[in-house]
Amino acid sequence: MAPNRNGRNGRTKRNGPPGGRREGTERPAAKTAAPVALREQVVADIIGIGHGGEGVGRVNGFTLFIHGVLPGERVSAEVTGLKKQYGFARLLDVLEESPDRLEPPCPVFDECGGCQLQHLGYDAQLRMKWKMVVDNLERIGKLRVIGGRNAEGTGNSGRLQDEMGEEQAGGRQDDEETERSERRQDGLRAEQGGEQRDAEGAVRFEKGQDEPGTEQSPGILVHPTIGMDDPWRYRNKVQVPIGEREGGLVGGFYATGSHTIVDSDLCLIRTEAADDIVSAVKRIAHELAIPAYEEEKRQSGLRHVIVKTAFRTGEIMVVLVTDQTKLPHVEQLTERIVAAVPGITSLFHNVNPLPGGGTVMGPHTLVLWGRDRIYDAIGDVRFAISAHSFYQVNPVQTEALYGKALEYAGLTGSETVIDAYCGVGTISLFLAQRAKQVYGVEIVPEAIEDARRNAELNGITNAEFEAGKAEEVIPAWRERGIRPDVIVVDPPRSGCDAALLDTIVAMRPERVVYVSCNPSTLARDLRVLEDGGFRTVEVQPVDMFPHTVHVESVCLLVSDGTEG
Ligand SMILES: C[S@@+](CC[C@H](N)C(=O)[O-])C[C@H]1O[C@@H](n2cnc3c(N)ncnc32)[C@H](O)[C@@H]1O
Repeated sequence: MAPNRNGRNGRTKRNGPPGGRREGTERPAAKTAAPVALREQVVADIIGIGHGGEGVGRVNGFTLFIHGVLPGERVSAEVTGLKKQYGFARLLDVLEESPDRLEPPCPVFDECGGCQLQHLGYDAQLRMKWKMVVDNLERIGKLRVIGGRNAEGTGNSGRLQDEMGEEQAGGRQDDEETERSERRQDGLRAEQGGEQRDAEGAVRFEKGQDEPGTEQSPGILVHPTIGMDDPWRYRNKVQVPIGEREGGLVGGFYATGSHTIVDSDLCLIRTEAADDIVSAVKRIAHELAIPAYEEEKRQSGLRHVIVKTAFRTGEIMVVLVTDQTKLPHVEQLTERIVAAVPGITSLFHNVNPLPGGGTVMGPHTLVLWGRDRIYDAIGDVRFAISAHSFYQVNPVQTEALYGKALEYAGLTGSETVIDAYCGVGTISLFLAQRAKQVYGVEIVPEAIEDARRNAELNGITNAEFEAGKAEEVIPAWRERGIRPDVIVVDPPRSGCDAALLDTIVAMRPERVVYVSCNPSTLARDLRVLEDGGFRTVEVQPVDMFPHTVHVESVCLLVSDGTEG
């Protein structure tokens, strides 16, 4: 019997990958000098984890990417694809199991693309994320991490990277390119040596290294990843695609790398209320003969169910997304959903006529029942959340992240702060309580409207917001004579625009606080700022998305005191 993604024959069910995992995908053979052949069964030692959660295996020095395996394991696998310097294999059996391996609690973990790491113990996940951050700082940022490993052992990785990829780690990329580049770099991170923390998780200082901040060698302190006490049911927002199978409606995350819905009424990273709501909507829509949207069949209907829950106030918003303005049986549908969802505050209908799965929501939204927004709070700041508002998905960890950003900003009440990439003003408003003046810039005009409304809601008058590109608006502010003491950046995965980094260097604030959801672009940008006269002092990884491979970091840089 073929093992499942948990690596254990038959212990959890495998429904076969509809749209499937990469391990099962046949890949065309490339001209190769590989010491393995296509379809060969090999024994691989797993030395790391890639950004998609797949294991990085070694067979006679050759790298194979294998899903469902963990560092430290020895596995047998079948080679399914070969490139010049690396390949892909499908797990057959785990021969030597990692002590961190767990039975994933989710019944559809094996097929679902929502989580990648449920088979890895939570403490080990946090250590792995810490290591991802350290590896990137050292390898891409060429930064000296105290307690992290030095750059030896990366030579091999560098060679692999060159042969794997067109993009270099240091290159500037858009989000999609960043994803591709990360895929190619996976082997690199994983090849780097062992853990650098002691049993308590504290950063260990290696012989010959100095403690942080000493005159001889100020290195970067990378703190242990801040994890959750209870890393389940943490998402306050889910967008569940709806489909049709054998006459019934199905809903769940997509399978990895596909648009095949993995139907499930239980998802351990969303709230129990969201579980109940998605099940209720599927049932009620089916009873009313409302079909799911099926693009290939040109069938109109329900596309997505979105559930947003305000953890602090308990308010709940439900959005039904369809492709057409007319929602069949709208009155009965509304009545039944409102009756079935205890605590519901708002029910919306959103129309997204665009084909393809690129965007979930369309521009037009109608209130079917209740208020047009729900309210939540982060720290002392209240936020109004509309159907379209962006809002952080893990509110518990957001408090930890913003708390650290506030600490790194070192505000006393007299500072001018710029918040680049400010979204709906969450960080800006958090900081405004302790600063003289905050300026926020964000590319999405609707988010800026939300930011202004949120400032008003909280009676905050020392925060000003402008819609536009950070790399264009901030230089204009400079022209206007705005001199920030602190600049906070929280860019998308592709990192900061080069022109913005140049402006930061020229403006030379005392401190830069960099919030990042992508350690490789963080490391690239830190190198630019270091070369421009800033010193990276410390980095705090925060686990915003337990059981996935994502890691957020907040980082403090200080000016070295020279002119920009
Ligand atoms: C990671 S989010 C951060 C949002 C916000 N700081 C928060 O914590 O909620 C990145 C934000 O940058 C915005 N963005 C992307 N490119 C931008 C640019 N060139 N200039 C300004 N904002 C941009 C996105 O719309 C998004 O809101």
